[in-house]
Amino acid sequence: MKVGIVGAGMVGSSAGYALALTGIASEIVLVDMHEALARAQAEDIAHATPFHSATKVTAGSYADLAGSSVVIIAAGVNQKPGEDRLALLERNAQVFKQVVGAILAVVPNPILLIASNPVDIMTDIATRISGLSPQRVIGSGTILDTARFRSLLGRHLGISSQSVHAYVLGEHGDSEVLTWSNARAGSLAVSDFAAQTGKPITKEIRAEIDDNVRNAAYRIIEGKGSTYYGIGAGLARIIKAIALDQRAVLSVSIVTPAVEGVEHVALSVPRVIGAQGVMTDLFPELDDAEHAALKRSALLLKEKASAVRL
Ligand SMILES: NC(=O)C1=CN([C@@H]2O[C@H](COP(=O)(O)OP(=O)(O)OC[C@H]3O[C@@H](n4cnc5c(N)ncnc54)[C@H](O)[C@@H]3O)[C@@H](O)[C@H]2O)C=CC1
Ligand SMILES: CC(=O)C(=O)O
Repeated sequence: MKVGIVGAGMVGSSAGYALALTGIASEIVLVDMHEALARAQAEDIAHATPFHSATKVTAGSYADLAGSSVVIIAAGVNQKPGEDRLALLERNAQVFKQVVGAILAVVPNPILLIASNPVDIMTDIATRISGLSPQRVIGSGTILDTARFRSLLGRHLGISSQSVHAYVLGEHGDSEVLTWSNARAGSLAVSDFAAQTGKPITKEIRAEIDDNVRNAAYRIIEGKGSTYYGIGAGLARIIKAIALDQRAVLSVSIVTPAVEGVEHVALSVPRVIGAQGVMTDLFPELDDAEHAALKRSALLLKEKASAVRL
């Protein structure tokens, strides 16, 4: 499978690096308005492949995206310390007006994988501009927040994060919803697992995990300017599900017919992902507080997305 990446900054290059190490893509092409940056990133990533894979990694122009099955869009501005994701909307909407059309001119029916923030609204915008079916315009959404949640729960419980099944829903952003009520460790509810293993999830632990998930990006940006390894691995994971037609359940964002009564809104719920993109949307059982929080998140995103004129 050939994969294009538009935006060869920290997120785009990290996705390229993570993907190149898996060996799943036969070819990766990096495109950026700063051509020298794209060339340098491609060369650097290519030097990692002899250790792990046969993926060909190059830089090019939009024309070189021809034949890509998936194109990641990680172009645009990122957050400065203290800035929230929604503050990027106007600037990145302008970027998408150029980039989405330029991709489609060469690759008429790609799966677009959106990373630029605010990712849910950028997914809505990319869906509207491209005219592609929503199942083929996938925002990374809360795949990263879900990974953060699982990582912290696994650490608290003393088990592998891969044995934790817990999802963050809604916005990839401040209104996101950690769904504690259906979180499981192995086949047990996390509260039962915690009680049996003597690692209770007290109110304080729960608040600490919530804060660490919700505010992870702010802390990392404060410390090193931007976040990229986590999302790079998350984007590679989504591409693996597509390339291998895995029908994997991942929390990603697409324009969804209705969520908590809010129509045509892009946000994350768990979804089945295979070769053609999103196959099925899943709506987990939630408690009343989670339903209400998801509705608030959906309303916020709908309002912000509706205000963007294209
Ligand atoms: N979805 C998620 O979970 C995450 C999303 N992000 C978002 O990803 C985006 C990229 O972040 P970084 O890579 O850290 O930023 P960066 O500044 O390192 O890279 C952005 C790249 O986009 C390029 N670019 C800008 N306008 C362009 C255009 N019109 N055409 C082609 N290339 C263009 C720039 O030249 C730059 O190389 C940001 O919006 C950031 O907020 C970051 C981390 C996680
Ligand atoms: C920057 C960002 O969206 C994140 O790390 O969650």
